[in-house]
Amino acid sequence: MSKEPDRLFAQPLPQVPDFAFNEDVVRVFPDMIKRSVPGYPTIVENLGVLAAQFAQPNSVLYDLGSSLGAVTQALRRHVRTDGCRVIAVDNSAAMVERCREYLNGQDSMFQELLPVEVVEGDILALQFQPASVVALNFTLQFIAPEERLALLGRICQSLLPGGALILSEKLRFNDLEEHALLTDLHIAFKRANGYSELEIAQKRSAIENVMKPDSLEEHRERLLAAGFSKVVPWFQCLNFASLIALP
Ligand SMILES: C[S@@+](CC[C@H](N)C(=O)[O-])C[C@H]1O[C@@H](n2cnc3c(N)ncnc32)[C@H](O)[C@@H]1O
Ligand SMILES: O=C(O)C(=O)C[C@]1(C(=O)O)C=C[C@@H](O)C=C1
Repeated sequence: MSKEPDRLFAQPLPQVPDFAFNEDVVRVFPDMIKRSVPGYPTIVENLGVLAAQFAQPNSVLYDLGSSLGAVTQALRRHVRTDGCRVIAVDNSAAMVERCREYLNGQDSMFQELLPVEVVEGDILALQFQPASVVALNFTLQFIAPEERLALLGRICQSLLPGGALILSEKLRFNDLEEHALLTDLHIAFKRANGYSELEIAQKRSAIENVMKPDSLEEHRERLLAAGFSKVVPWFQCLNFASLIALP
């Protein structure tokens, strides 16, 4: 994995462009996401532990919006169920290329790993195969809000009995005081991880048009409307959370 530090927003930019998962972001992504998302390493590792409980023999495990494959690698560390394979999907060519390099490196060292197919494509256009685990780890927030319900409906339809969707997202809060407090604490988290006020402000304007977080209540209602029978939050750190949704 690249160890390059994230300094993408360290210098004043005349105009801050909309955030995109391009080559520049790919180079610093492991550092960026760890220093920006409270609880990210815990979520990723335990996503593997949870997935091992839901994985069904001879089924597909999806990593949707896989970026550099952190979730895929956690699935490989924890899932031991016979005949499972991972399909990792991302629509950023730069992410997919680097993800394939990392995974090919692993494949050449370890023979017992779950097979992985990395697909460059739009998850909104995916024909889902019967799956036991679907991970959307900080991906749904980048999908246009009007597309989210239909996508979750297709995921629910594809899930096998005993399977699960694991959905991690940044949250917004309907209570304005709660929203302001957790936003301030998230900024303090970024500051403590070495980001300057300028970096924090420029990153915020870069993501505000492309990343639209929902509240926990909106997630729960939409998941139920999409056909899921049960929604169980299993992790929250500040304004970032992860949920299990059962078909
Ligand atoms: C915040 S990153 C996900 C992080 C990753 N899951 C992890 O845990 O390290 C969001 C990813 O979703 C991808 N993405 C956004 N919209 C997508 C779409 N419609 N289809 C496929 N991938 C998409 C982006 O290219 C990006 O790599
Ligand atoms: O909320 C923020 O400030 C973030 O930087 C969040 C977030 C995310 O949740 O995906 C946004 C973009 C980067 O991929 C890493 C982190």
